[in-house]
Amino acid sequence: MAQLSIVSGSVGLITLQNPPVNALSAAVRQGIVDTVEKALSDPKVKSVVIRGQNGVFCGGADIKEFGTKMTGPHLIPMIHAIEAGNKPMVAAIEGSALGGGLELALGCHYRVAHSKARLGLPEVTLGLLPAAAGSQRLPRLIGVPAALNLITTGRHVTAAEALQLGIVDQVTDHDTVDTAVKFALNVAGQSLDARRISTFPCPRPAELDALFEDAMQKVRKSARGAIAPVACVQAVRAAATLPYAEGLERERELMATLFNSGQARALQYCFFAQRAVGRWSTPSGARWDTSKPVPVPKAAVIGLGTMGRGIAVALAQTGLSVVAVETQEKQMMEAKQAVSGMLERGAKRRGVAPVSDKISYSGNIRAVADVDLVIEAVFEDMAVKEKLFQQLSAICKPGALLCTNTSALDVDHLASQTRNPELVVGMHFFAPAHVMKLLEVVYGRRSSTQAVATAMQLGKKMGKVSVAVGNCRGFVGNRMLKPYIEQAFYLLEEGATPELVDRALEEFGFSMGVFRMSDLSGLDVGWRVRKGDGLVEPGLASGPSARVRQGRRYSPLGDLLCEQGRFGQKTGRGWYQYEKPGGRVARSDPWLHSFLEGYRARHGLVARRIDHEEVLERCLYALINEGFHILEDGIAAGPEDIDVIYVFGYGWPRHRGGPMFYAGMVGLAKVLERLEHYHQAHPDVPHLQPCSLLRRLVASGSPPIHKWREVIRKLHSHL
Ligand SMILES: CCCCCCCC(=O)CC(=O)SCCNC(=O)CCNC(=O)[C@H](O)C(C)(C)COP(=O)(O)OP(=O)(O)OC[C@H]1O[C@@H](n2cnc3c(N)ncnc32)[C@H](O)[C@@H]1OP(=O)(O)O
Ligand SMILES: NC(=O)C1=CN([C@@H]2O[C@H](COP(=O)(O)OP(=O)(O)OC[C@H]3O[C@@H](n4cnc5c(N)ncnc54)[C@H](O)[C@@H]3O)[C@@H](O)[C@H]2O)C=CC1
Repeated sequence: MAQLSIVSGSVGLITLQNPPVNALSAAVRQGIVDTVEKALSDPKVKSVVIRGQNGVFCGGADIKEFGTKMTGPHLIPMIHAIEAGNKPMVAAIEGSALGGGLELALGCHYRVAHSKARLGLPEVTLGLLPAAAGSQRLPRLIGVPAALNLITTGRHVTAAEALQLGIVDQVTDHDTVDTAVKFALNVAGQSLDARRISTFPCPRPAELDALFEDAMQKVRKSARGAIAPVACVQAVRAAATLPYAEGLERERELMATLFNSGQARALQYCFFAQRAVGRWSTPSGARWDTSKPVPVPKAAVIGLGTMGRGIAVALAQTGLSVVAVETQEKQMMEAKQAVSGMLERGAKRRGVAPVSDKISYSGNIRAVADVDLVIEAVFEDMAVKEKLFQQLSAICKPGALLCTNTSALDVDHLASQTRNPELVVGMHFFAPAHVMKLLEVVYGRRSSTQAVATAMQLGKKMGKVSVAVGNCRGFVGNRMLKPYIEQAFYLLEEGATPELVDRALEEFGFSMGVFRMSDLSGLDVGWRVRKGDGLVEPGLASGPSARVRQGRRYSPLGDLLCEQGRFGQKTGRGWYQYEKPGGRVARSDPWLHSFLEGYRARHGLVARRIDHEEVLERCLYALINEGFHILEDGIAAGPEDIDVIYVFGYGWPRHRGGPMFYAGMVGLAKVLERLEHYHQAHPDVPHLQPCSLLRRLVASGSPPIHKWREVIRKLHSHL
């Protein structure tokens, strides 16, 4: 899996061969060991170039091997043999040099990169650290602060930045291998004493302790409980304070802890899950590899409120011509200003010119007549949307796709308002739509293969992680959110405070607890939905019936807050208080605490002590249980789809893999047992009744997550 040829008379050209990214599998490592040995012992070879096949240098260690019994040569001695060799070794970097790939290049004496190449040590994003001496060589090459930044964030740098940092010696716009071969010819025979990075002293910045303390504080704050960033800081500290060999030993120890951790497994699962959702299929037989999307050069967005503005920006930044329609004059004015601000800031961040000319505004729906695809983001009101779909069906050109950004409404019903229901799909973005990476593409009963494929392709072009899901109330993400929020309300009734619940969830790793999140998105949103569902009954002051609706336990707490005008951040009061309407810093609100006490007293509820464990079990297991129902109903194709939705759309901590992966880590039998326990204690809460798929999985011996689909398939074939 690595080949040696001789070019230009005296240059040994080693080519890594493991498509698509030349990952360092056991066979590739063996190939490198063999070809390096051959090149070093061949008198004809005076210098060596290492490159990767098909325009990619190397995507790093083969992540698929991590879960298996690893065989073959180890990376560290392999890279040391390259560095210690007495012939100049030049890495010719095209495409990517990531992780072990960059560590291999750092073992070479010189690095030549193509201008479009990307380099980085992304191990931290997989729950690891650069343990093939990357954490020890990089600080020696580029200094401690720059190495800390790269290693703790895992960010990829461009060739230009790599040159500026001193990671590469030359950048070319021409053929990288030709350039590297010329480079190798030039340096043949020169002394390599000053080129072996492991022999460099590590530059010791002044205020070393303060620098590392600061770095540690920063990563602890942003890591939300992830252990790899902390280990990365410790490894770089070893580089700065210990001789190379001892630093390497420290790197090995830290890696050993990380390598077998649940977090590393979770993060590596996320890496593959993110790619797996791209290979979507629907029950109607549509598939990612057989369905042909149609091109979408021009799109329209209807309704320029919170969501429409972000969607218009995201489409324009993707290069589409956008027609933006809004009927309220005041909203239109505000939207134009907000959109141009977003475009300017985005352009500044990306170092390109703003694309304001891509968007044309109109107050008239007829302006969408010639677009290829429409995304409506008008009020979440079925009557308003029904009317709009009837209009669109009459106005749009034949074949135009009609998409809805509804958070929960029935896509099939909207499709039934049109002449061509096969052209209707859901494109459910997340706020703010130009930033959030998730897109749920909702296929209806009659959505055509082409319509689903086109929405998925457009999402990908927009840089979104697109997940195809079936049509049901709330689709995947919001459907699972309901029991989660419901449990949080019940916990307040039983004695918890918003602070306690949020602290438990934030310590678990969520970026925001459920109450802070509700305050941010607005309590009135859920209130309106509950009103629409006939659940809100103002005036029911006390007694057990006040907390029962439609035969189930119901908590009117959220409704009571809304009746007081407490809509969250926007009104300066919600589950917390804010310094002013629109303020962002949540502070405990004594009013809320006495309101809760009064509420409990009125309803005869006795507050009890609730600990973090109960908060996590009640909120998370109820959410996970709904995830099993979603799998059972065939709304999500597999657990990976659900996990990707939660990691990218709902702030689920990536190092815990997503809710379904987490259930597997906790143990399905334990999740089942706890749900049974809580359901017994709260028989009037149907969401706590364990799903039959969960029971089935436990009965089948709790198979690993990649085997769940087999159990689900069997279940569906029996139906
Ligand atoms: C005690 C033990 C000691 C062990 C010491 C190990 C020390 C180490 O140093 C550890 C490491 O290297 S960890 C690996 C670090 N590398 C990375 O994180 C890069 C991951 N890959 C990428 O970012 C993109 O694929 C990339 C930018 C490269 C390409 O992006 P594209 O968008 O072009 O393509 P993708 O769709 O992402 O990928 C194409 C197919 O390749 C698979 N793949 C990518 N990188 C892989 C990798 N490193 N290992 C295994 N498979 C990998 C990817 O899954 C996809 O496969 P399919 O979905 O089946 O097509
Ligand atoms: N706000 C959020 O976080 C999310 C909302 N959604 C969904 O996106 C949709 C829009 O939500 P928001 O942007 O929050 O609402 P919003 O209330 O901020 O904006 C709706 C806009 O649509 C305009 N509008 C109403 N009827 C119209 C019509 N017939 N033609 C043109 N414009 C019309 C209104 O004037 C308003 O500017 C809803 O379906 C909502 O459920 C989806 C994901 C997240």
